[in-house]
Amino acid sequence: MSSPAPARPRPVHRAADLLAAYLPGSFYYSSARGVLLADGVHSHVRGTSGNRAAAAAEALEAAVLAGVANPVVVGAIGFRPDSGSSLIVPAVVRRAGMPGEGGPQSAALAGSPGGSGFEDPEAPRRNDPASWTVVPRPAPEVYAESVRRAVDLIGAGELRKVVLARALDLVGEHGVSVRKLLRNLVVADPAAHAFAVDVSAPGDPAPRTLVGASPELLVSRQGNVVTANPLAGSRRRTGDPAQDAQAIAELRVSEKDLNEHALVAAQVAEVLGRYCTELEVPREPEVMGTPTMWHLSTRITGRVGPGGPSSLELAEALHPTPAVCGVPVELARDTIARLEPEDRGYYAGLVGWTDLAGDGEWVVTIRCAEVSDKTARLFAGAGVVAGSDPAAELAETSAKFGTLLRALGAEGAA
Ligand SMILES: C=C(O[C@@H]1C=C(C(=O)O)C=C[C@H]1O)C(=O)O
Repeated sequence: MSSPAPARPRPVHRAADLLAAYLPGSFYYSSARGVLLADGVHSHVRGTSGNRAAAAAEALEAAVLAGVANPVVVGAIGFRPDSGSSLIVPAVVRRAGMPGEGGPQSAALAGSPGGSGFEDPEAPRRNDPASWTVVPRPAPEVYAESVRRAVDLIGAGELRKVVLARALDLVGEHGVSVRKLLRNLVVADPAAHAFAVDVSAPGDPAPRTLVGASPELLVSRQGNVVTANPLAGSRRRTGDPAQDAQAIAELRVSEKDLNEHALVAAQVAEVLGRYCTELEVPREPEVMGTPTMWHLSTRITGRVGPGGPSSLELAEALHPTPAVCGVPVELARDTIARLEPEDRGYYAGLVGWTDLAGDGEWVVTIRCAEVSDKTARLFAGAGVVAGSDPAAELAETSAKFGTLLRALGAEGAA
C-alpha cells in the first residue's frame, strides 16, 4: 500500500519580490489576477498560426510525463499569421497576488518612505528626453497621409475599419534597462497587464525583449468562466479634471467612436459565441482609464462546458480582433501590409499563459516596446473608420506612446 505523498507547502511570494527577481530572459506577467514569473526553459512550443493551442497542449502533457509539476506555457505570438512566436514551458514558475493589492507589497511598489519590500538596485527613473535619439517610422506627415488613403479606401469599397500603426525608434546612450522599464510600468499602473518576454530569434545580434503594459484583455479562462475585454475608441488622459471629464463625456456620445467600438465588441462576441454555452454582452460600452488614455470598453463574459477550449485556443480564434486589425479582417490585413512601412513584429499580437486545465490569460500586445541593447522600438495604432480625421488619429497615436515614453524617462522626446 502506498502512503500518500507528503504535502509540500506551496511557496508564497510577494508581488514586489517577483518583480525584483525579474532578470533579462525571464518571463514576467502581472494583472489583476496576480503575478507570474517564469525562468529557464523546459521545452519550446513549436507550432504555426491556428495550431499553437494544440502544440501547447502537447507540450504540457509531455512536461507532466517528464516530471514537471503544474506546467504552464508562457510567451508571445506576433501580429501576422506568419510572424514568429516565442512560447515555452518554463523550468520554474513562481506566482504571487496582484501587484499593489493590499499587503506589504503595495507600499513597497508605491515607493513608501519605509522602503520595506521592493528595493530597486538601479537608479530611479529620471526623465531625460535629451538622452534619447528618436526616429519616427514613418514621419508623422506620412502616417497622416496613410490615414487619409485608408479613409478613401473605406469610402470606396468594402473596408469598414483598419487600424494603422506607426513606430518610434528610441536609441539611448546606454543599453536600455528592461528591469527598470518593467518596474516603471508596473508602478505607474499596477492594474495593467504588464509583461516582459524574451523574443530573441536566431541571428539577433543582441537579446530582444518585448516589454509593455497592456490595458486590453484578449481573453482569459478561469475554470469554466471566460472573459474578454475589447477596447476601441480613445481620448488622451491629461490629468486635468475638467479636460478629462470632457474627454469622457465626448467618448460616451461620439458616433464615430461608438461605431468603431461596436465593430470590435460584435466580432469578439461572435467568436466567443461559437465556444460558449452562455454569453453576456453588455449593450453599451463603459469608459475605462489608464494613466495616459481613456477608452470605450466592453467586458464580455461567458461559460464553456467541460473539456471546452483552452485559453490559448480562444485567444487564437479571436486574434486579430478589429481593435488592432480591422473589418473585414483579410482586407484590413492587406491594407496594413500596404500602408505601414514597418513590420509590426510582436506588436498587436498576444502575450500570456495557459495551463493544463486550459486556464490562462492572454492580452493584446499594445503599449509595448521591443527592446534590444540601446534601442527601444515603440508602436502605437489608431482605428480608422469613415470620417476619421488624419490629424486626430496622429494625435491619438502620440498620446498612446505616452505609456512607454514615460516609463523610459523619455517623455517629451517625441
Ligand atoms: C492599437 C492600439 O490600441 C487599440 C486601439 C484603440 C482605438 O483605436 O481607439 C483603442 C485601444 C486599443 O484597442 C495601440 O495602443 O497601439
